[in-house]
Amino acid sequence: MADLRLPTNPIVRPDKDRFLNEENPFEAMMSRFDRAAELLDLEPGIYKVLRSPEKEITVSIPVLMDNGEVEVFTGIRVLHNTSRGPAKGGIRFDMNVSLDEVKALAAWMTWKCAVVNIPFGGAKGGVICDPLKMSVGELERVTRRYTSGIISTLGPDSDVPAPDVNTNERVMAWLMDTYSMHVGHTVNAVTTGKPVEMGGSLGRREATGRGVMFTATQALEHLKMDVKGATVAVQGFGNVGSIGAQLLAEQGCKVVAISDRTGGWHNPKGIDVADAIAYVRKNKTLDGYGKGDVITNEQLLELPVDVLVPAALENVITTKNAKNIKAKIICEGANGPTTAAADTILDEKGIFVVPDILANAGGVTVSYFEWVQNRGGYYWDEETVNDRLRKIMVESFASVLKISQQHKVNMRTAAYMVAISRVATVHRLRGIYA
Ligand SMILES: NC(=O)C1=CN([C@@H]2O[C@H](COP(=O)(O)OP(=O)(O)OC[C@H]3O[C@@H](n4cnc5c(N)ncnc54)[C@H](O)[C@@H]3O)[C@@H](O)[C@H]2O)C=CC1
Ligand SMILES: O=C(O)CCC(=O)C(=O)O
Repeated sequence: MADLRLPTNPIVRPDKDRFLNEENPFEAMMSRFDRAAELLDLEPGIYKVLRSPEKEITVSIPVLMDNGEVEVFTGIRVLHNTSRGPAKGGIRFDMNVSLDEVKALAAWMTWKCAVVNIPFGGAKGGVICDPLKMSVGELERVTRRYTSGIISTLGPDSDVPAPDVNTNERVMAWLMDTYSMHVGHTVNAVTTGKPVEMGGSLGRREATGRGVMFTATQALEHLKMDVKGATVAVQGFGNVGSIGAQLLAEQGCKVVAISDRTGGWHNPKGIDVADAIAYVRKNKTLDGYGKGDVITNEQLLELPVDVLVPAALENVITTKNAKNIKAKIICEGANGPTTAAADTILDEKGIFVVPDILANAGGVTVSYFEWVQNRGGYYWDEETVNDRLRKIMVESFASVLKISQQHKVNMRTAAYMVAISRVATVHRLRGIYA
């Protein structure tokens, strides 16, 4: 393929600088974008447009805490690209939230929505806070004030949030209520991942884990490995990790290790995932679970398993540990669990990676179904949701695999190529680049 025509006034840093900060998620996203853009011979104009987020909002969130003192939190919302439709992407509450992280996560949403070909652009939001140390009342006040702070971007036609790390259906209900109060009437399509009672879709809670299950089983079948009895290790036991583990176990896989922020458990005979979920429901974390040997999160990543599912946070597979990874397949439930520099090491080891923008796209796909149901005012049964999700995930896996084989690139580069070419096509058609 021809070389990328570099922009005359490049924002891009040359490749030699690319990994100066391996753990900067925005750089990780950009280096994958650059590689795919080069292979696609992307025009300089569109290349420049797609490198820059459309909008970055930072707000101060003053909140009266239960102890009578005022705390001021920082909230961020970034819209990366809206050429294909309203911006879509979750909101996380976490102490590690930063502008660079949210920018990367927003761009990943653009690519993710394009990989599964749903009519959304990409966004992400976050509030720098520790929700585990906050009361329900404090969380509600943070959510409502954050929503008010970013109200100008929100709307069913402009920017539609969803849950992410440490946020859930209840947070989405507060967000939807705050937005509705601002506009003077109920607008349930302003967010997805809501409680089912107020317009949430059946199957949304399970959708990301279900997508992980579909793509992991597609990968096993592609590599001619048996799904039944395939060994699985899952890092992160929240929405994505616990449900992904449960659904893989239901397919006959043997989940041999699980973990959360408190550490992990390893049992070569297999972990009863439903039992572990019940334990976490009661005790909040896996701390003290006890059914297996204690392992660290780092040890879990290096277990000799068929499928490794990182489903917690970014940057857990890096140049420091990639050479020790023994899994045959990595199915990325989390966003950005592998650094860009580690990709090369995994490739050299012949590990088949189902990249985040494909593997965890089940969540946003059912968010799209939820938005469609809210706007149509007609609700689908769970079987319909799950069937439509399966069709999209299986077809998306196949189209990424096809590009990977045609261009002799790994699945991650192929997924970026599929996504970038879809977004670029819309830019060309709309004439933004003209
Ligand atoms: N919830 C969703 O629908 C989607 C989530 N994702 C991504 O999946 C990942 C997990 O998200 P959720 O399951 O929604 O979050 P969650 O808040 O429900 O669960 C996060 C889990 O990760 C664990 N964790 C936190 N820090 C950890 C650490 N340092 N080491 C090991 N485990 C740690 C927590 O204890 C918890 O078990 C994130 O990267 C998120 O962006 C991606 C697509 C959709
Ligand atoms: O469901 C959504 O709209 C987005 C979920 C999300 O934040 C993600 O896929 O990373």
